[in-house]
Amino acid sequence: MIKLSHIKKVYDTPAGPLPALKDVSLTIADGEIYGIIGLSGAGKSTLVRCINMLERPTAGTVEIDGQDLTKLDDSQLRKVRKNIGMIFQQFNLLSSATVYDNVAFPLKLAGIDKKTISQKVEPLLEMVGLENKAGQYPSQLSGGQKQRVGIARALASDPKILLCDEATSALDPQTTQSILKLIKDINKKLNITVVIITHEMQVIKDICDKVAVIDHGIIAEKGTVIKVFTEPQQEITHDFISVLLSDELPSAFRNQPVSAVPIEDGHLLMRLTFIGESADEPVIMRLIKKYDDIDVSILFGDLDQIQMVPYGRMIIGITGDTDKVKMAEEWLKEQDLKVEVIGYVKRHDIAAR
Ligand SMILES: Nc1ncnc2c1ncn2[C@@H]1O[C@H](COP(=O)(O)OP(=O)(O)OP(=O)(O)O)[C@@H](O)[C@H]1O
Repeated sequence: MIKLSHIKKVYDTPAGPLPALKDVSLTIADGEIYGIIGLSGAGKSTLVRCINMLERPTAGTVEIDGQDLTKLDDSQLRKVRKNIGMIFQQFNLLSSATVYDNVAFPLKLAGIDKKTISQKVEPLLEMVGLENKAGQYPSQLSGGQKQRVGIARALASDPKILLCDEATSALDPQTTQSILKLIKDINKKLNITVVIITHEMQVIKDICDKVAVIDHGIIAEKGTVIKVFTEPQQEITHDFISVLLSDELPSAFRNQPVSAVPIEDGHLLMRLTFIGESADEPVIMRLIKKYDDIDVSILFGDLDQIQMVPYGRMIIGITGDTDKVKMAEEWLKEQDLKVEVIGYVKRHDIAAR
């Protein structure tokens, strides 16, 4: 388990002290894939570098399996760091060394003999799908292949923890997917705890179990990905999520005044979110059957999955007798789904008359 308690990190800069982390506490369980998301400058890199003590926190403790790393001297830290692999956005490979030698590098440094090194490196290259590239140099590889070398090198010392510092930020979306899949496979196969820092919610959504949102050096929000995704509490979390979710009103209603009370020819617009089992429930069908004198239009619909949990979103518009529309709204709120009332809005074409 990784336990960060009340971490502070203040950098000394020519302009004066710069507090990059202000009282950050985080617990990451063994085998978890934990995402840390934040804007540029929020403190993500500083935080992840505090986990392996590449940055020493100004205050607070960093415990790994109960051992407080802030109490260790440099030689003790070197030993502990063997349990923590790290991969980087820019891969950090040795350009003059082959793929094989890059992966073997930490083992050579540790004084391990050639035969043992080859027994270790060959299966690792196979695991990352580079068994045919052992003799090539980094300049001959694609970005995704370079990151595969980085991953194999990070795994060479059998770490229990893998830290990923914007590991996919330099890659195209398709390559990102394949690297994330590799990281997930490694997490499952080797039961390695993975900490991923990113500024992309898609990365969090694709592979993380839990997420912490970091903002100006503090944890703004944290929890399971499904919970944070479906019930974001902070504006910044909303912003990250909205990049992925089309949250705009359908064009027929966009930029129209929204009324909290019924208006003539107004549609009651609602955002519905279905999570888990309820995503398969024909709630709209039941609504239409129950209130057959209202009109329900589905203006937007999307079905997705987060961590294998079905997750559906819909925007509907209801028109009809004011009381009946109100009753339908109340009925929907009693169902097993999240209902967000947008308000009463006229379609453009009706409003223009
Ligand atoms: N070595 C350093 N010396 C001085 N200030 C630093 C140092 N490293 C980071 N900072 C400052 O600390 C703050 C947090 O930086 P950090 O790199 O941790 O953020 P980040 O969220 O990883 O951002 P990015 O995504 O841009 O890398 C920033 O204001 C940054 O300028």
